[in-house]
Amino acid sequence: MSVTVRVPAKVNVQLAVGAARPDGFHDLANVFLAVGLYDEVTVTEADELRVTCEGPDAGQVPLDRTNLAARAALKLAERHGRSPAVHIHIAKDIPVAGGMAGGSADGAGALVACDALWGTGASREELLEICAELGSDVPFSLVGGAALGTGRGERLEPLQVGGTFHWVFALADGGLSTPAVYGEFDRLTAGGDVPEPQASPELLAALAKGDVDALAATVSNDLQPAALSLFPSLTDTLRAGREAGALAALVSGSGPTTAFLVRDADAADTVARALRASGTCRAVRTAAGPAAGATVL
Ligand SMILES: C[C@](O)(CO)[C@H](O)COP(=O)(O)OP(=O)(O)OC[C@H]1O[C@@H](n2ccc(N)nc2=O)[C@H](O)[C@@H]1O
Ligand SMILES: Nc1ncnc2c1ncn2[C@@H]1O[C@H](COP(=O)(O)OP(=O)(O)OP(=O)(O)O)[C@@H](O)[C@H]1O
Repeated sequence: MSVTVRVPAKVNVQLAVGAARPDGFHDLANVFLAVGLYDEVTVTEADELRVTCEGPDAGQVPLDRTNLAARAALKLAERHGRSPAVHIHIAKDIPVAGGMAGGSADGAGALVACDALWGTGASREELLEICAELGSDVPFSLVGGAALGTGRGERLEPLQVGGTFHWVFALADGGLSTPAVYGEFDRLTAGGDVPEPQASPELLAALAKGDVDALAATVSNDLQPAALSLFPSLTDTLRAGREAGALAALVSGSGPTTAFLVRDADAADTVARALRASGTCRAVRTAAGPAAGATVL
């Protein structure tokens, strides 16, 4: 028997970052939007725990027990006193190390899939608790839609979204390490006053109304200066997207994927074509959000 779970990527429409905490993490006001780019995680009974992966970025995905999907299976098995012997196959479409929570998606997907395969019957609360242990972005991969993440991003409050938002994503050549980008944020803000992170009321209203112009005027990412400092050529990609007519252009999460908010699906095609022609990125994808969270197929 097998179970397959589909899990979306995310874009951060607002990422407000506070000062580093004593534990090294940063308090956030993290407005997540799930978008329709998906990984599919399939789990099948097996003699031992193993992970395989297919897709254009598969070569960059660890297949040992450091894989977030394997860690999810191990945590669930341990809590329920059972063997973690399962074959986890990841069909990966979310860019790796791109700031779109691809590894987090696989962690949430494997958790939901193993819960279904093993008949564990874990409550939503327990699944969310395991997700938070796996990583700050993992709970959101489970719930999808749109949500405000506080704490280190793991405490979620669902948000209403009054329409569909269309996006273009430009994938960069190479990745950025999330800890390195937060470290660069610390370096760039050292000695200054880092305010408490707050969600923007105007941005939340724009999401609730489905107002793309208002959302474009309010999107923000406090990690963007750090990502650009470590990956300066992203400035050229952002400029190419803006010149092609994107309503807003920003680094997605910790980068180096860049995200472009556009008016509709036709505009997405136009901006995607211009970005491909610009020679400033490795590949270009379009997707709309909000998208559903981890879903058993
Ligand atoms: C950049 C974002 O993707 C925005 O959604 C997230 O904040 C990162 O979430 P993630 O990849 O799930 O991160 P985690 O696996 O929890 O943490 C990886 C590393 O990122 C840094 N980190 C992460 C989250 C946070 N609120 N503050 C941090 O400083 C820490 O150095 C941590 O060791
Ligand atoms: N299932 C997985 N898929 C991809 N990477 C994984 C996975 N499990 C662990 N990793 C490791 O995590 C690193 C970050 O990959 P990931 O694709 O999650 O980055 P990201 O999308 O930038 O994350 P985030 O947006 O949550 O900060 C990879 O370089 C890889 O070593």
